[in-house]
Formats: sequence, structure tokens, C-alpha cells
Amino acid sequence: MSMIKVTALNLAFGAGVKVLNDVNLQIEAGQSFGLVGESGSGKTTVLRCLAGQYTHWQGELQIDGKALGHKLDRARCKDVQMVFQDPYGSLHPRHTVHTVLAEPLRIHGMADERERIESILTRVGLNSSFRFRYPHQLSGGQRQRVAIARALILEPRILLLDEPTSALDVSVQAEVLNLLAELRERDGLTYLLVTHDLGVVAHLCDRLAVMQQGRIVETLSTDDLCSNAAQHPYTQMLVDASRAYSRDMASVAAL
Ligand SMILES: Nc1ncnc2c1ncn2[C@@H]1O[C@H](COP(=O)(O)OP(=O)(O)OP(=O)(O)O)[C@@H](O)[C@H]1O
Repeated sequence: MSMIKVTALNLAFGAGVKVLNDVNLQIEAGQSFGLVGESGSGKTTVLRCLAGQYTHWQGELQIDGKALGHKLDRARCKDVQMVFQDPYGSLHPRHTVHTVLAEPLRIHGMADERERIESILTRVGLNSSFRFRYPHQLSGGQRQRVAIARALILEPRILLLDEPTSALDVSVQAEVLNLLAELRERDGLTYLLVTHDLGVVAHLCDRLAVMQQGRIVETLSTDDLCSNAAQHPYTQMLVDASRAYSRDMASVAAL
């Protein structure tokens, strides 16, 4: 049974602005699945439907065989958590790291607050001295580690990651990607990750789907992507664009 199953998902804003068109996805437990495609193709919208932020979708969403209702319930909050692109925007500027991490525990009535917070900080590579810092006292990478800790503190099975490293410096991106890979392996998490960066997919994902204008045009393994076995011309174009970009960056770096 798949951990995430999306069947014939459709969503429109207002009259006629169709953003998702019959989207189908199947993601197995413990898998890391990438969602790529041009800006505005609907990638984030798929995550928001699964996270319960949009409720006016049509189709069927299932987590571990259980159909999701349109309204968000407590069980889904515990099972499915989302990490956003901009860790500064997603952390309250006047809340300490402790307050940020304690809030979900209080909402869900979970005991052992201090132990859980210290343990999650260690797991994301920060020590307990970070508990009383504010977001502006953290680097971009540290802020994203706090955002990941906040997502993990309720011990979810699924992380929905929306461009989790694209707001970070290149050197810090690799650290955060390695952390995400480690956490998934250790805790058997399932990831659904939106990115525009095929390098991130190659680093972190087993499979991926390519979206264009609200539709999935191709689903393939990362191995096939990397060995140039993509079938759809749009996927091939993304691969070519990504290679040209890497070459340009290499020549800029060599200057
Ligand atoms: N609340 C909203 N009201 C109206 N249109 C919306 C709303 N949210 C998203 N859209 C539209 O839905 C489309 C898909 O947006 P979405 O954020 O899912 O794209 P994306 O593929 O994640 O793009 P990006 O890579 O730029 O984040 C866009 O055309 C966007 O303008």
C-alpha cells in the first residue's frame, strides 16, 4: 500500500482558473519523491492540498490507505508536516526557538516538552543552547534546521518539502540536503519534495514527477533522469536547461 496516493486531483481558483488537472501520484513508504516543473505549474498547490491548506479540491487523497477529508484534522497534522522555502518568513520573529518548538507540542497535548525539544534540536544538528535564540540570531541554514525541527517534533511519517534549500547559500544547501537524507534514513520518513533544481532531485529523490500547466507529463526514476532516459520532450528540455546552467555556472566559477 502506498504511503501517499493522489488520484485524479483537480483544483481551480475562481471560475475557470484551473490549476491542477487530473494529477495522479503514488509514493511508497520511505521513498523520497520529487515534483519538478516550471514556475506556476502547480507543484506547491499539490503539497497544499495534502497539507490541508486548500480544501476545495476534487479527486481522492490517501495517506497510508486512509482517505483524507477536505478539512484538516489532528491525525493529519501529526502524520503530515510541511517545510517551506523561506525559513525567515515561516518563523515568528518574536518567538524563541523554544517557543516555536513548544507550540505544536502544546496544541497536541504532548508531554516531556523540554526533553523533546532538546532531542529534536540535537537531531537537526543544533545543540540546546539554541533554545533561547530568536530567528534573527540564527544563520539561514540554522533557521531552516529549526523549521525542520518544528516539522519533525510531532513525529510525522511524511514531510512535504517546498523548495527547502533554494533560499540558502550553495554551501549551506548541501548541508541541509545531507541532513534531510540522514533524517529520512534514520526515521524511515517519506518525502514529497518540490524543487526547480534537478540537482536537488538527483541528491535526494528516488523518483520524480514532472509537471507542466497543472498536469503530470511524466513520472520516472532518478536513475532514468540522470542517464538521459526521460521520454517526454518537456522533461528532456528541463534536463538540457539544467546541464547548460551547470556549465555556465562552472565557467563563471572558473573566471
Ligand atoms: N490562492 C490562489 N488564488 C489564485 N491563484 C492561485 C492561488 N495560489 C496559486 N495560484 C495559481 O496557481 C498556479 C500554480 O501555483 P503553484 O504555487 O502551485 O505553482 P508552482 O509550480 O509551485 O510554482 P513556483 O515554482 O513558482 O512556486 C499559479 O498560476 C498561481 O498563480
